[in-house]
Amino acid sequence: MSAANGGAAGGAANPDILIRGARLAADLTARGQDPGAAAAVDLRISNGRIAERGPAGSLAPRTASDGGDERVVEADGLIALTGLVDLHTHLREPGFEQSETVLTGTRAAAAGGFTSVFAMANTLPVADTAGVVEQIQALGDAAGYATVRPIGAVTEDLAGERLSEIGAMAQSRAAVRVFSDDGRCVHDPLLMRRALEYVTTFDGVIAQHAQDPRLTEGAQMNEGALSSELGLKGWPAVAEESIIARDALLAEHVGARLHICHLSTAGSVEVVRWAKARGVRITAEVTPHHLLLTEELVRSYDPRYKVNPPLRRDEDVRALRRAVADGVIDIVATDHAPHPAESKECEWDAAAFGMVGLESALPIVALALVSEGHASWAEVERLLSQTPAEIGGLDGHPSALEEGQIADLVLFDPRGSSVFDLARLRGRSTNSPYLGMELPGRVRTTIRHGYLTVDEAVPVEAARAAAAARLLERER
Ligand SMILES: NC(=O)N[C@@H](CC(=O)O)C(=O)O
Ligand SMILES: [Zn+2]
Ligand SMILES: [Zn+2]
Repeated sequence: MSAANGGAAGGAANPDILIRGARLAADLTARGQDPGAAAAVDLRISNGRIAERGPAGSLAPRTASDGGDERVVEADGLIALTGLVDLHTHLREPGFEQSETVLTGTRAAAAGGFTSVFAMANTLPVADTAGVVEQIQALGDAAGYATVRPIGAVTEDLAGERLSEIGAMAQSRAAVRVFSDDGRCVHDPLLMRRALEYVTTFDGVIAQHAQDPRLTEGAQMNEGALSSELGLKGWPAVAEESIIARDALLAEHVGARLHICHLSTAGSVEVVRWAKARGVRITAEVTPHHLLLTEELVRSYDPRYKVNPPLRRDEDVRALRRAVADGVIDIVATDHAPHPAESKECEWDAAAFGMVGLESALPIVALALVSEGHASWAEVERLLSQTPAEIGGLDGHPSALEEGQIADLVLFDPRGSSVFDLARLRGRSTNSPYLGMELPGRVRTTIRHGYLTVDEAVPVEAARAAAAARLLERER
């Protein structure tokens, strides 16, 4: 009996997993390439790590008579990516548990193929102290569906007046590395400068929600011909672009790392391109919805399409896709923003801003980027897993699906399409803009730290995820 299976016989360890015949995203480096072009591989997972990797058919399943307790996952036709990492998730707990909890939000994350999420700070109380960020992290550990890394608020209570206890959050057990007032812009340039200076001392990063508040007072949708036609107050592109330009210059001045949340305009792409050419330490994210949907949807006055920043013009969508393709945009992040029915099933003006996005992220990326030839699967792995992990300082994230690495991975089936329906949503809120749409592909299996969180496209029961996580913790 091997050491890896020693506990299995007694039923005390997580079973080993044998994945047979998957294609590695990392091997699919050409855009427009058929996934079948890569050689298929077998992966054996044991004790939270990838124990063996070999050509398809080379790893034999272990039977009970070998002392094995091994789960076989047939992955022919599936693409294996390192577990997805969302740098921008709203988990809503503490304070807004009617919208989402850490447990339901991470279950939605697992359903989408995510193994780690960074939880935004706009909770109640706000995640602006060591106590709150440690609480959020502990809730994530207890749920077991994903690694939860709290994001700390930049300013106390997101009020934009005084810096929060950034140092204490960085030194806490939650080891916060990303700070953001997301939902609000850090508008005061002096506070922004101080925050940027502060995080350089521990290689942290400020994630800015770039929205000039004065230019967007009362705004309801993108500013342009359509907002005039619909009689809704417009949200000009310059409100986003001017803040990005200012903060790029501030980051350059103090030598700090700056990350821009949810870029949404063609002009923002040009500002980031210019900043990168100057050598500014700037990274940028785009959401799946800004890569696919346009302001035309607002004609329906359906609040599912109300989001911050607003859906923009077709030209913007095309510029954002090109910016992903040419590397100006570094990552895709969901900005999963759950809201209860009463905040969404109402008139446009009264509705909350935000869309859920964890469960749909990979199908939308397949549609907007892969099938349009803007990204290879290897690039998708960088956009949704490797680069967000680097930006957020995520320890232990596998750099590749290789022997010895932590087994955080997702198996995605790129074949076929299906109607995205309510059953696909695994969080507490249903404010998805994709309900009823035919979307390509499907997440089949998600494995976190060597145990299944999603099996046959269905998240495992919460109690099972929690028990698997606890077992692994004990083994270590
Ligand atoms: N994106 C949204 O429309 N809403 C987010 C806030 C934010 O990301 O700015 C929320 O917290 O609901
Ligand atoms: Zn935001
Ligand atoms: Zn957000």
